[in-house]
Formats: sequence, structure tokens, C-alpha cells
Amino acid sequence: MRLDVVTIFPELFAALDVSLLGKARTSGLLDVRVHDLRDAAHDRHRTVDDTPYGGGAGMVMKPEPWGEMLDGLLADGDDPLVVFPTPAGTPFRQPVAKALAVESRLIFCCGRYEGIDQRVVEDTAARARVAELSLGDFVLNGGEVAVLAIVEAVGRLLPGVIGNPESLTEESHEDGLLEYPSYTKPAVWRGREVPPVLRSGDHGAVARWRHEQAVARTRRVRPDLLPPDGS
Ligand SMILES: Nc1ncccc1[N+](=O)[O-]
Repeated sequence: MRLDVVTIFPELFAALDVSLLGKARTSGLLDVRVHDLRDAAHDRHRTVDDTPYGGGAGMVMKPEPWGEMLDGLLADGDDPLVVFPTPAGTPFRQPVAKALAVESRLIFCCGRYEGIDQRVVEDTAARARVAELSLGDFVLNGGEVAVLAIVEAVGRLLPGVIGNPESLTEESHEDGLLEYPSYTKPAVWRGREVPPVLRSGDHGAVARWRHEQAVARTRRVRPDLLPPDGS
């Protein structure tokens, strides 16, 4: 998968060089290219934002640098999905991560919280598939941290990135439930014993216990995830 990231803070994406995603890059599973938006801002100060029409606080990102940058990125003739992280977007959840993981190319456009001139989204949507995605109802100063989260959530789903694909199936939100509690050695720690069923060797009993724990945790922490009949 090819990932293009457009940002005014390219140094923030050095984080993608470490851990699993770093290995995915060196093994060629992920081709990550970070582009500095200021390379498409040609005035003396490489200006990328300006005051908002209609007044108000903060700055809005100018359309021209984005237009030039995206013209270049979209010229390759393939069919990338262009992602704009924004608090005003569709909630980014595990099903969306899975959908993005089957794309051959993603282009991430990191804007400031005050936003990118809306005409950039419209101009891009006229020639490419666009997704405006939100990580949640909170406010970041820009899209970069959101893109790091999305890239990690998507990248780890790519075949070969995670050592044991089994571990992808036993996770929170994978089966619509929060994941069951996990334990490892020692069997007793500060007087707290690992639930005996987990040391029984009875795989059926372990599976039942884990499902019961997942349903109980979901009911306690995220009842909104449970189907109406609470099964
Ligand atoms: N929450 C956000 N705040 C600013 C930019 C992007 C955001 N998001 O969730 O994708």
C-alpha cells in the first residue's frame, strides 16, 4: 500500500519509522511518502494559511498550495482515496479501518483545526474519492496526530505487518464487543490470582469465560455497543 501524507509538520511523521510500521516500510509492505505543503507555497514566506472570510478567530488553510500539491499527487492516474481528517467527519471506527486497509493508495491531507478552505475538498471530490474522517468528538490542533492513529490502525491490518494474524481477531471492537481481560505469569501477583479457568486447560471453558467477560465488560463500559437484546 502506498500512503501519501501532506502536512506542514513533516517531522511529526518520523514516528512512522519505528516499530511495526517501520518494519512494514523497510519490507516494502508500506510505501509512505511525506510531503511538506509549504513546497507548494511559492511566496517569500511560503504562506499556507490566511484569515477566514466572514471573520472569526484562527486561520484557514489557503486553497492554492493544496490545489497544486493534490494536482501532483493525483496525476499518477491510479485511484487513491483522499482522506481529510476533521472533527466534522464521519466517525473513524474499526470497520472504516478495515475498508481503508484494502485500498491500494491513500492520500492523507493534514489541515489545521480551523480547517482547509472547503473548495479544496470540493475540487478534490470532483476528480477523486474523498473521505472526511473524525477520530472522535474532541479538538486537536491539526490532522497530523489523527493521521498517525489512522495509519497505525490501517497499517496493522495489512497482511504480513502483524506477526500473528490470529491476534487481530481477538481484539476489542473486532467482534463488536470489548475484549476480555488478559493475564500472564506469575499465577499469583500481590495476592491476586489468575482466574483458575484460564489455567484449567479446558479450551471450551476458557472460550466461554472469555465471551462472558467480554459481554460483561461491554455492558459495563460501552452498553451502546451491545445489540438491543443485550446478547
Ligand atoms: N478531532 C480532530 N481535530 C482536529 C483535526 C482532526 C480531528 N480528527 O478527529 O480527525
